[in-house]
Amino acid sequence: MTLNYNAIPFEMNQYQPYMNSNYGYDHYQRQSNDGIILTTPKPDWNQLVLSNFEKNFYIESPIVQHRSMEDIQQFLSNHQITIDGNAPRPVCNFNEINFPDPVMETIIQCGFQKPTVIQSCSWPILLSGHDLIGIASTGSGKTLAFILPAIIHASHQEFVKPGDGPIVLVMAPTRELVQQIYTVAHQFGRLAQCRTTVIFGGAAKEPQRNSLLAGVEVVIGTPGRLLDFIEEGVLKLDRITYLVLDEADRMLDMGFEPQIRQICERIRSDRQTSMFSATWPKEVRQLANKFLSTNRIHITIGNVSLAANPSICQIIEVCTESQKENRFLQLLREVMALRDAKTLVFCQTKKRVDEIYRTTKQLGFPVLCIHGDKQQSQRDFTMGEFRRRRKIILIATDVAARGLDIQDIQFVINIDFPNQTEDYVHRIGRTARSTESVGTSYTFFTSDNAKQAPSLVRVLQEAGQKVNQDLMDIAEDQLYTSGSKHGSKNRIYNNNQQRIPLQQHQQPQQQQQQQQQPTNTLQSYPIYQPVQYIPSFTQPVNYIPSLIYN
Ligand SMILES: Nc1ncnc2c1ncn2[C@@H]1O[C@H](COP(=O)(O)OP(=O)(O)OP(=O)(O)O)[C@@H](O)[C@H]1O
Repeated sequence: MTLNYNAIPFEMNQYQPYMNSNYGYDHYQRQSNDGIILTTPKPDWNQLVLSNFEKNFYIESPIVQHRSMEDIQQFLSNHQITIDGNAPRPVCNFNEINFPDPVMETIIQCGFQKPTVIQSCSWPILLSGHDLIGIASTGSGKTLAFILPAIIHASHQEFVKPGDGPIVLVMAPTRELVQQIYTVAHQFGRLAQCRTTVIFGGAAKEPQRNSLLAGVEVVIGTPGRLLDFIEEGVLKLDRITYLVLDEADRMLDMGFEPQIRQICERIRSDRQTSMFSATWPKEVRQLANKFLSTNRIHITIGNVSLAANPSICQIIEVCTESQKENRFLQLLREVMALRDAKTLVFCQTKKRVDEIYRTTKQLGFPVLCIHGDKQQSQRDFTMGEFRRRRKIILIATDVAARGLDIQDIQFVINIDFPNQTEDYVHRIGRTARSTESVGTSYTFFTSDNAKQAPSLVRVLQEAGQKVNQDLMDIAEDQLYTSGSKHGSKNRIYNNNQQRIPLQQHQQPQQQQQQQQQPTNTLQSYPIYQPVQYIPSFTQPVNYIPSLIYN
């Protein structure tokens, strides 16, 4: 294939709103080449004769073919699956998808019993070559949802020779996340003769460059470093036919859209593209139009609006800024004394992370900290220490909010509420990672966060959590105020023009669920008495031990 490139100037300015997004003063590893404009020209696709490639490998199993429509409808409704587009039927078991033996063997080794819901729906869609947007809650197995079809896709293409570009490209927002995706891709790909490499900033370029030059089928990377290698001519995009944007909304909101756009423009347009996330804010929905084909399929598992993993007990404490530190330290003592539980603590700024780290360290807590100013080697070391439980408290900015899969995090504490409720959903999603596990999140909420109160209340309600009255009051005030300022569209009124409290908007089923649940407010807790309660933690309980609610 000969590429005839025509340069088209890239306009940065129209993307400024995303560059200025308010993501917590720690824009992850915003790379030095932030805003780089590739000199490698964009191909003129009309002038190119592209080689054919195969993207439909799906043969529907007879079991799936013979499944009744009633059963399928039941499956969709049981799991609150919304499918927009003409999708093949979901699969319910691994034997219905016909993965190659090495992949199946690895699945068995992992001890997985059946596909998660997002996997059930995504695999037939991706294996039959469709573009896909997959939205499912944190910890729902989205990585394997796109990686296994990626491996199948790559292994059906012509072998990658030294100097060739890869067949699969996965982009994700953080260095830690790409390393994690790489581990999964490598684990499943290596037995299927599918070579994988990971490309991210902050690490030495040479080994990454060498791995690209040697030829690999699958590349996983952060947009900035990928762009560097494209500019150097080391990463060639002409063979890429399977593209994944993981945590796509975050990448776009972090200001990576220019980088993603430049990369996407240089990949053949008949490629297969998918985007995955647990959240899909409306600000970025339209941007999907740029990257995916018009006949893409869109799947949402769970509520179509912002939805948290329902296996997490979410506790919100409304307090003042000055109360936070003491309340946090008290809480940390309780958590540590009770269960020696692995705990992830989020702060909004790097400075705050450093302060909280110093304080907690001085007090003798087993703490680590991570944020975007730390050297990558330090960040990797910290994550390793935390994963291996050398120290069980990690204080972090949002650098640790997305995608990280650490099985035994039991608690997430938000000292500061994030600027966007989507981030809250991702942060708390670091707990309750596997199908059967549960977790608890504690969040301090101040009047400065009032804007987020209505969306937070909805997240709590949709996850079947009871909302404490202080938060509800702030949310109602907020809706009332924004309604007065911006016309009536945000107001919640009944037919007689009386304000309706937020909770009356719930579905009856949710209201019923919530009546059975106690109020989630730390302020309503009894004085903590660890000795008396220790035995109850060994009991399998729903969410967190009932003592907390007594
Ligand atoms: N079919 C399965 N059965 C049981 N566990 C699974 C299955 N598939 C994946 N898992 C496990 O579930 C955990 C969460 O998966 P993963 O990290 O892909 O979640 P995610 O949906 O990407 O979450 P996030 O939105 O937070 O990134 C992982 O530890 C993974 O090994």
